[in-house]
Amino acid sequence: MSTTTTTTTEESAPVTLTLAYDKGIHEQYKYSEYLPVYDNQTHFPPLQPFEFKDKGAAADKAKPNLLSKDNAELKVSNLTPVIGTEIRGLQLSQLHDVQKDELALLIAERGVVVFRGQDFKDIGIEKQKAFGRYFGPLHIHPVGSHVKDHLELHNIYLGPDNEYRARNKNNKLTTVGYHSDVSYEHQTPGITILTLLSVRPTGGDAAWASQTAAYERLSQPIKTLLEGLRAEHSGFPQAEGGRRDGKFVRREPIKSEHPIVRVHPATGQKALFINPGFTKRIIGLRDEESDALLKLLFKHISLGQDFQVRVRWEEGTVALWDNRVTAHTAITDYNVHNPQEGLRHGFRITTLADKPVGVNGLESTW
Ligand SMILES: O=C(O)CCC(=O)C(=O)O
Ligand SMILES: [Fe+2]
Repeated sequence: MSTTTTTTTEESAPVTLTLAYDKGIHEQYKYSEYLPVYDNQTHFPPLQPFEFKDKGAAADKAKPNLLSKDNAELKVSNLTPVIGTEIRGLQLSQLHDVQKDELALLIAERGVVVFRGQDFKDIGIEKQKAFGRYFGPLHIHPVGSHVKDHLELHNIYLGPDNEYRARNKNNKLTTVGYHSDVSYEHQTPGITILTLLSVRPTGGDAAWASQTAAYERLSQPIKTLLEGLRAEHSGFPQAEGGRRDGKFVRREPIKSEHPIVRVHPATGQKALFINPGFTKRIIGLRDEESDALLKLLFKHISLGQDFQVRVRWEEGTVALWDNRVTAHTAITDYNVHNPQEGLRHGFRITTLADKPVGVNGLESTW
């Protein structure tokens, strides 16, 4: 069931919102103000270029402020040798700027950093947005549901009343779909912050793959070939899928041609920057060549358990990852038709970063 309501924002006339959930199911829910709605009216112009300075670029590699020896509560553990760090005993909400800079570098180095026991979900929407904005301008998703009056908070929710995302995968053998968030943008996301407000007793983990390690494993001839190439990333299928499902597309889809090997501005590390979610073809190759090479690389990324990490959500978990050096996937191994088993709901804040730069300064085009 969906109902509609109206709201007034400072700049605009009342807009129609479609509630994407059944009020009856979630009436008692503590985070009901975060439940998904669709603004069916506000249309955004294309994103404009902006100067980006990576917060991690000037940070101290030893991270003496973030990982201070004076913090007796602090527990830092590597989830795998290659990717993923878990931190307990430190509140994201309390970090000062120098600590945030070191965190940006840590996320770039480790791909994903998982903070446990966080009060972040309870600090209020304005502070949550301000935290994200420290790292870069906040992305507004062109299609997805969001939090009422806050389009920058992309909703993470698959329920009986918001099934269109799950339905896209209905005819697939698996729900696993590695991607880098909205990689079709001209200046693609850097850090994404995913906060779950309600977690299930089991099910709904997420996984990340290190694109730095995925690149590193390739043979030198393939590395050299890929370093000279760009690939097309497209937002069109996502927008068309949304329209097909009756969703409002709030910004017209675009494509970008990004270097296949991307150099991270803070670490200088090379990473594969293609993903099965949004990358469509390799520029300059024949169709069969492009298909074969992308198939090889997508298989490599998706099957490389030895450079992946799977994270179980706990009450109070916040995960932060760098989309420039990782691909990630939700793992929808639960029955989205039965919220009685437990609600999985949260929000994503996505910060935009640099226009990708490849090896020898290879630039993105569009
Ligand atoms: O729900 C999840 O675990 C991840 C969903 C996702 O891909 C995202 O938030 O970017
Ligand atoms: Fe994602």
